[in-house]
Amino acid sequence: MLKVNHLHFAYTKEKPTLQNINFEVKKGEHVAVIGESGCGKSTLLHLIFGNLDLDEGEIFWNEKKVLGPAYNLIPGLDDVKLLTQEFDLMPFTSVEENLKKHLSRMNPEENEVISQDLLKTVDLLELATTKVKYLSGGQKQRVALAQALAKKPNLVLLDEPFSHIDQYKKNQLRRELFSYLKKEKITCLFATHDVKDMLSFSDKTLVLEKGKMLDFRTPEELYLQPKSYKVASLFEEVNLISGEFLGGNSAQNYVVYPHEIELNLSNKQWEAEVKQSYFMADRYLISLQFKQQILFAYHHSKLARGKKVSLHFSVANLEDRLID
Ligand SMILES: Nc1ncnc2c1ncn2[C@@H]1O[C@H](COP(=O)(O)OP(=O)(O)OP(=O)(O)O)[C@@H](O)[C@H]1O
Repeated sequence: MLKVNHLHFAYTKEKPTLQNINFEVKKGEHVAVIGESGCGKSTLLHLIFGNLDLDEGEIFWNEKKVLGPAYNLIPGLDDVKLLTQEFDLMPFTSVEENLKKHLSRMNPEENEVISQDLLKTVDLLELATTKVKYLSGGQKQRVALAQALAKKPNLVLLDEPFSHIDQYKKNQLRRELFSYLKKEKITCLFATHDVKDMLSFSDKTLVLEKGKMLDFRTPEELYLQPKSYKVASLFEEVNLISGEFLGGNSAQNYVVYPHEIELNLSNKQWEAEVKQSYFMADRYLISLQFKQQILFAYHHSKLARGKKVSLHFSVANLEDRLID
């Protein structure tokens, strides 16, 4: 189990980088760390690895206290691997050799099995004998991912592991990688900007904002019962609507997702005016002027700018969407 207790850290005295971070991750769980650029995701992973010294608080990995460079000459724990955004690869040797460098020399037959399994996971079997210098950025990132897993760590810390990987490859790679980690019961924390990484592949998600913890729950809980507008807006364009229009408390505001606003072209209960239609492949995202605010709703077809529509709000559990 990973335990992070009351963690505080600052690079400079003027500005705290991370403040009062508390969370626990059980063996084999996958946790996404999400938040805007500069919110402290990479710093948190480096602190957990032991690359930096905490100002306050403690980190425990399986009851062992993680010590920073002030107390530990060689940072890092034996069974923990950190994959940073810079890949440490040998350009003049092959993909396979880069990987085998990280495996023990004692057991060549077992190494062969592990190496093939990992190359399959990151879809590099075809490039196994290619020198790394001939690979694209995304291919190099996949070699680095395989390397990080070579020694079967118990905890992997992945800093934006798909940042160089194109959308086509990313979907398959995510499925393969996270199912490999589950199969091997490897605990994983991964920093990401991409909500799709967190939706389907995290057991829990840690949301950071300007170095503070906004939330730490399952993606379903974050989506269905968001505690703040900020957390709800991680997922998509979201609306904050007064209870006056929803049958709720008129002094309160509620989160309403675009698919929960039906556009009716005849009934005129809550009238709004179409501002713009955005093509979204299987539907259109429609921006609307409603009273003094802009709302977002989905519709199956494009609507002309200036068209008057009426809104029907259909939120299943309004109380779950109440925002303080
Ligand atoms: N070595 C450093 N010295 C001083 N400040 C730093 C250092 N590294 C990062 N910072 C600052 O700390 C804050 C957090 O940076 P960090 O890289 O952890 O954020 P992040 O959420 O990972 O960002 P990104 O998503 O862009 O990678 C930022 O304001 C950054 O400028």
